[in-house]
Amino acid sequence: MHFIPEELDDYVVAHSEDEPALLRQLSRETYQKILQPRMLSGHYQGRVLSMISKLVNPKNILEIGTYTGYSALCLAEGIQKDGELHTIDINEELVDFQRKYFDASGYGKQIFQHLGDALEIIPKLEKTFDLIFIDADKENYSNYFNVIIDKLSTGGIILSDNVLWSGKVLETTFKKEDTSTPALIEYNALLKNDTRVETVVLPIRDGLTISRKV
Ligand SMILES: C[S@@+](CC[C@H](N)C(=O)[O-])C[C@H]1O[C@@H](n2cnc3c(N)ncnc32)[C@H](O)[C@@H]1O
Repeated sequence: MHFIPEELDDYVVAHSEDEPALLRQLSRETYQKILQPRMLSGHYQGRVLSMISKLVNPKNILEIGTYTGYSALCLAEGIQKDGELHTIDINEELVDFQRKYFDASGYGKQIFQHLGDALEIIPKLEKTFDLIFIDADKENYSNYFNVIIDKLSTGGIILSDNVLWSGKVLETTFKKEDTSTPALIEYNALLKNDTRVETVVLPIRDGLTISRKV
């Protein structure tokens, strides 16, 4: 879904940073070989993630939902030299694909892959994070917030993807099988009302929220 006219959207992309060659290759291989390639962050959102990470200059980064590793590599661009990026995904078929690109990127030694359910893995990570990207199953966004908030440093940032869900967050009735839309509506309200964070929703791609821990 385009939140601004497609022509203007193209202009925005054309006047933003180019996509690095390795990420272009990763994206191409994802579209050729992996199911649901539209899940990948992509050129423009990737440059936004990279820019935010460079502004934050985090020591430790946590990502929930690695997929093929595109957003992890964008976030890694801002990490401190001795920092670590921990990224979690439940799909074991993606692990080798991710590692190939992590190692090719120069950030390989700083990136730690975790395989399994994020809600089980996060409590075992004994770290404080300065930047957290939530981009996994929408039904658990509120649960992810509740398990990560005490692991986020003061002044640290949570980025949450797909918070506008193609505009469906405006709906008031849902199909029985649609569990994502009500979960995202609940999550957006949680971020707005929780006094531990200040939050701004950006209408980028499918909606990207920035929340800063006060
Ligand atoms: C939208 S994709 C992530 C895209 C990636 N962040 C990017 O921008 O390239 C969501 C990922 O979350 C993973 N996922 C879904 N449920 C999960 C869970 N409970 N724990 C960990 N990962 C999960 C899926 O396997 C999928 O790879």
